[in-house]
Amino acid sequence: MAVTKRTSSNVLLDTALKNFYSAAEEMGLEEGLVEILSRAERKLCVSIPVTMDDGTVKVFDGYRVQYSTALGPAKGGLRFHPDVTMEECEALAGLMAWKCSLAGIPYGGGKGGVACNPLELSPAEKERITRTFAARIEPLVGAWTDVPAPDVNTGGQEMVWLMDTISKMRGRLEPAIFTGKPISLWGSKGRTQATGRGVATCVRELLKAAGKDVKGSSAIVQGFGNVGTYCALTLVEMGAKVVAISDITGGYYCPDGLDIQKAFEYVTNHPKHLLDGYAQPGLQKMAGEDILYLAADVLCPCALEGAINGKNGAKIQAKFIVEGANGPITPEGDAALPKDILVVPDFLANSGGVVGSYFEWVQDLGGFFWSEEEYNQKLLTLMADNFWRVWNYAKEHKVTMRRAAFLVAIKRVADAVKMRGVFL
Ligand SMILES: NC(=O)C1=CN([C@@H]2O[C@H](COP(=O)(O)OP(=O)(O)OC[C@H]3O[C@@H](n4cnc5c(N)ncnc54)[C@H](OP(=O)(O)O)[C@@H]3O)[C@@H](O)[C@H]2O)C=CC1
Ligand SMILES: O=C(O)CCC(=O)C(=O)O
Repeated sequence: MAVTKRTSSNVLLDTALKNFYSAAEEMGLEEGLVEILSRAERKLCVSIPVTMDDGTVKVFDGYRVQYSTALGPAKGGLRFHPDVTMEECEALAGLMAWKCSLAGIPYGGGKGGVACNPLELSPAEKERITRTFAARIEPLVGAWTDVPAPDVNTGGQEMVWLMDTISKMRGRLEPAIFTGKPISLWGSKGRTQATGRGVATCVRELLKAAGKDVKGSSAIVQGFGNVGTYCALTLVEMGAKVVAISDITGGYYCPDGLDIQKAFEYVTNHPKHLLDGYAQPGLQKMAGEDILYLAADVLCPCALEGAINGKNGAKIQAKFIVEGANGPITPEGDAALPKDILVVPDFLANSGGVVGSYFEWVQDLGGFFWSEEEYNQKLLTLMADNFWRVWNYAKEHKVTMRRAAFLVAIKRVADAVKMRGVFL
């Protein structure tokens, strides 16, 4: 009996399914396992009624998807964005399952979010949305069941509101349910920077693998939020020149290298954390998308999914792409890229975030906290080791790094399902 393949009108979910089925076919995965692993274990849709500052009531849609818990508690971020849908959460939750598996950490995959536009919300409205969302997903979350974290437009403050709401509902402090918390409230030194540092580590190792040095190389970083800023700052620390950055306000290009520390301070102090109005000598302002087509050694798309697609893939000039965002290249984009471009896939390149979250969870469960040096040393060693594991597998099996990462990741989850038995 042949597997009936699922498809979706949501591009991200359809891509995730296609990637999964094609890797599963190549590795000869049993049909039953293909059926199990092509579906999320649990999907929760909630409505979030909120009194806005003007006294009106608005109802927002929220989601949490647990794609797999075969290897451990579901793990993955919560996104606040107008485009959040159940399908997007399912795709990203699946990606988390493969990411955690590939990283070798004891987690399954989850993802969630609220369809809202944070740029249009006051802090008080954001707090009410977050707390009501927490109350509505309360039956799912727990240190040993499902551990959410920050994603697009969420960070330490949202994690504290979530933790506080669940703790009050349960009548005890529950710090290990959410990661990405501030250091003062059971967070970990290093977690905020972890994803970007991990992306930059992959850039360094990739250049090494190609016989080049990160020192003196040039990079483009799309997206100047959590992942993009710390990726750019770390690349500069490593001696690279970041020639272009962008956010929703546009692209900022300086062929001699941007002052990333200055740009970082600028967005930190900007009321909406935007680059809008940023200036430095030699800076050229351009459309945000246009920075993708500049010449540089490495391009790090660290914004949102689908940035590189069938329409613009052929225009990329960088020699290497390291995917900081989740799903920044569509399959059509992959096919349109000039043939000699090497790509480090998202669920390897940005796994520093969830590995960093794992370290925070371990510290919360133990109630004993590490120094930043210890955290970074463990994180960056693991990132470099994982990079080389996938690089070597890809060379040995003559496949792309994306395919290699899928093959390794799916096998670990499939083995866990087989050993635990299918009737979980
Ligand atoms: N945070 C984490 O630990 C992890 C995040 N990721 C992934 O990384 C990506 C970024 O997440 P994160 O940094 O946390 O999110 P943030 O919300 O902190 O930042 C997103 C950034 O992307 C920018 N952006 C959005 N749309 C565009 C666009 N069209 N062109 C250029 N820039 C754009 C935003 O601009 P603006 O600020 O102007 O809106 C912002 O600078 C997402 O795909 C996320 O899933 C993956 C692993 C872990
Ligand atoms: O830190 C985490 O738990 C997950 C981060 C995340 O959502 C991601 O890696 O995409």
